[in-house]
Amino acid sequence: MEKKPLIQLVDLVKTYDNENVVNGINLTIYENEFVTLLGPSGCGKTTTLRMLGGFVKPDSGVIAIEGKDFSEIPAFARPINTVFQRYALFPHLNVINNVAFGLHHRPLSFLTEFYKRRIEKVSPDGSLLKNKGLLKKTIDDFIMKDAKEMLALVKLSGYDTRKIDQLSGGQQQRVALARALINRPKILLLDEPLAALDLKLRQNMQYELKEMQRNLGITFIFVTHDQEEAMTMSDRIVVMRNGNIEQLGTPKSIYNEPINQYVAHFIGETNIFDGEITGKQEVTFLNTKFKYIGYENFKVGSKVDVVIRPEDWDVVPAEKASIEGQVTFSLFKGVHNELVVRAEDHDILVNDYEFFEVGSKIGLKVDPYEIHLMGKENE
Ligand SMILES: Nc1ncnc2c1ncn2[C@@H]1O[C@H](COP(=O)(O)OP(=O)(O)OP(=O)(O)O)[C@@H](O)[C@H]1O
Repeated sequence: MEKKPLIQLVDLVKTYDNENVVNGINLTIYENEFVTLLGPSGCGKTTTLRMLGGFVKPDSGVIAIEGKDFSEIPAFARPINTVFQRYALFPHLNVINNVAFGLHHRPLSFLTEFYKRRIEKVSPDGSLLKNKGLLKKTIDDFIMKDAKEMLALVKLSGYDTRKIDQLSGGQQQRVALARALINRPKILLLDEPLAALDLKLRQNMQYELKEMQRNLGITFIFVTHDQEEAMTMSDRIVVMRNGNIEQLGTPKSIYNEPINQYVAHFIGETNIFDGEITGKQEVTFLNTKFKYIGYENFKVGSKVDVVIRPEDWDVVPAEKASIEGQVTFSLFKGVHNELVVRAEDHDILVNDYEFFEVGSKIGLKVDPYEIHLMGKENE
């Protein structure tokens, strides 16, 4: 199925105090995509999201949705809802009224259009439209029915009359989600919505959010500085740096083929060594020649950064090893063991299923496919 572009950001710029915090971003997001803006604090993720939501006005550039320019259109008139880190629920309202609040406060003309099809269904001859009192009551019933449905969707059925302060952080976050989803937005923006939750709950919510997004067919744009969160949920990740897009791709491509040290470090623990191309499909690092297989076209003599993920090292007997070293740190982590191996004056991070005592001498090997090279000029 061909992907349809939903959102286009074109040369988007935001300046604060003469500094471009968003520096001319170009980005296309497709229908039903889960896209994450990932980067350290201050890189411009939230500002980008706020411009998209209509809460911050760009200095220049275009925000188009389904091909229409929305740059000047106010937040409430965009087909977008936002879930913030601080959920901003109304403490004086119970759960169901929090969910229904947004729709309850829309004018009748808006709601008549919003529920057009359902009104036609209950009143095919249009008579309901002429009885304002009954129309209002019917729409109120629709809203409450939808609110209940949304609570079921976020697994809070039966919590209708609970007060907000009688809910856990995770439950409050679910109410915030339900409150956004009842508006049937095409696009849901989520600004670090899981940051306040503890690890276990956060991981559960990650799976649930992803599932919800898939089932509802809504485009989710998620902001986080947590790379693991980005990896778990996203169809594509936008790695940002100083107001620019540093790299854009699937979690797998960003993890396996980072374009430079910034991305490689940001996307999880890794080894980066200085290397030099010393032959056809041969790279030398750690004073050792390694075969590599890659599409990159580096000339012999080129200096490169060599990336090897800790899990891509194999611990092997000395006669099969490319390099030998001594374990200087060893941590049992349940599924695997984290080792630091000192070899050729470098510390090599290695993850292995087997446990080795500090002081053990071990051999290491790496599959030529697992060696990823980055040009130094990308820095
Ligand atoms: N209203 C504002 N006035 C002045 N500077 C601002 C304003 N909003 C954001 N900034 C600055 O713009 C830069 C980018 O901020 P932004 O919130 O987009 O970053 P971020 O990547 O989302 O970071 P975080 O994860 O900390 O929210 C920061 O240096 C911030 O201080």
